[in-house]
Amino acid sequence: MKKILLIGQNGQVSTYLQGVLPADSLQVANREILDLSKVDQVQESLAALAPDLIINPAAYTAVDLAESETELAYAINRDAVAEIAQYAARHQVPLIHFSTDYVFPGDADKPYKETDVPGPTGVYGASKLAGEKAVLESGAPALILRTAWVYSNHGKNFYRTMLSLAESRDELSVVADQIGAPTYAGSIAEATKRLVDIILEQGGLRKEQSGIYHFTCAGQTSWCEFARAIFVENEVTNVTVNPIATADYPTPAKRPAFSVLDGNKLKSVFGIALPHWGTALAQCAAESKSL
Ligand SMILES: NC(=O)C1=CN([C@@H]2O[C@H](COP(=O)(O)OP(=O)(O)OC[C@H]3O[C@@H](n4cnc5c(N)ncnc54)[C@H](OP(=O)(O)O)[C@@H]3O)[C@@H](O)[C@H]2O)C=CC1
Ligand SMILES: Cc1cn([C@H]2C[C@H](O)[C@@H](COP(=O)(O)OP(=O)(O)O[C@H]3O[C@@H](C)C(=O)[C@@H](O)[C@H]3O)O2)c(=O)[nH]c1=O
Ligand SMILES: [Mg+2]
Repeated sequence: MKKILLIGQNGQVSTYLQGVLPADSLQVANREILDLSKVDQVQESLAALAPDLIINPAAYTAVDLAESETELAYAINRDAVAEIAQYAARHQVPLIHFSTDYVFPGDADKPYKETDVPGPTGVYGASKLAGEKAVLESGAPALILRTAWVYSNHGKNFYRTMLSLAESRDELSVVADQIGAPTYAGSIAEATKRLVDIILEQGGLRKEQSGIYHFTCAGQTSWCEFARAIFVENEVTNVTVNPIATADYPTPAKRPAFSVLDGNKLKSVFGIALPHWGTALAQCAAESKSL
């Protein structure tokens, strides 16, 4: 039986992965078992766990706070990732690592490909890009899955923020000039499970398969239109969503204006495509009714 190590217990992607991966081969490392802010202890913890496959959806994800907690963001998103990747390289253990659309500057007018040059607008994106670089430089057999705008019925995310604001407000203002692809954590988990199955069937990851993959739901929208769609799917009718410009919603971190990712590489190498964001949103809303 192959041991799959999943890093982080309560994160959105981790929660949904725990729902689809085989429980008998899964080891979930919470912060007590593996604290990524304690970078010098990562190797030792991994050696004790002795995994056959590592999945790392753990990260410092507070985009605005990262502008002031810069050191912690880099420790978790770059330095700890470098340690994990070096372990994976030394032991030739396949690594599935997650990254973000926020590695891109956002000045494109067509979906970004894996070969496009990144250029983050804030500390979070810069720290995640540094993590990607550490994985690539380690030489580990690794998939770096760049996802975006992740939401679900668990944890902290835009979907839940909108539904909770709707309980106390009849009007919301949401930016309409940032374009991306909302991605349901359940869709990420299903596609990741298929990659895990392929890796286990193959007995590892081939060198030519290693690298960066864009990994979001299909289609594109703005945060404003996404908010409206969330309310439609959840039959919330008491709220008006007003479109505003980014300049009218000041935040510590600058976000990319356009961060749609082209998913063709994932399709051509692995035959996998995530659903359209609207289809996935309906699944998420259906799930919340059954919770
Ligand atoms: N959320 C989003 O919108 C997006 C996320 N991504 C990327 O996708 C991946 C998954 O994101 P998501 O599931 O939303 O993340 P969440 O913010 O939901 O969860 C973060 C996870 O990281 C863990 N973590 C944070 N700090 C530490 C630490 N010091 N030691 C150990 N674990 C730690 C948390 O631990 P605990 O369980 O203890 O809370 C939690 O499991 C990340 O790599 C993220 O950068 C990419 C694009 C969009
Ligand atoms: C709550 C709220 C947000 N906004 C804006 C702020 C921001 O530009 C946009 C989204 O806000 P959030 O803070 O939820 O999103 P943000 O934290 O920027 O989400 C990002 O998280 C990281 C981890 C990623 O990797 C990215 O892909 C992306 O998902 O909506 C409004 O305009 N009105 C509102 O009422
Ligand atoms: Mg946020």
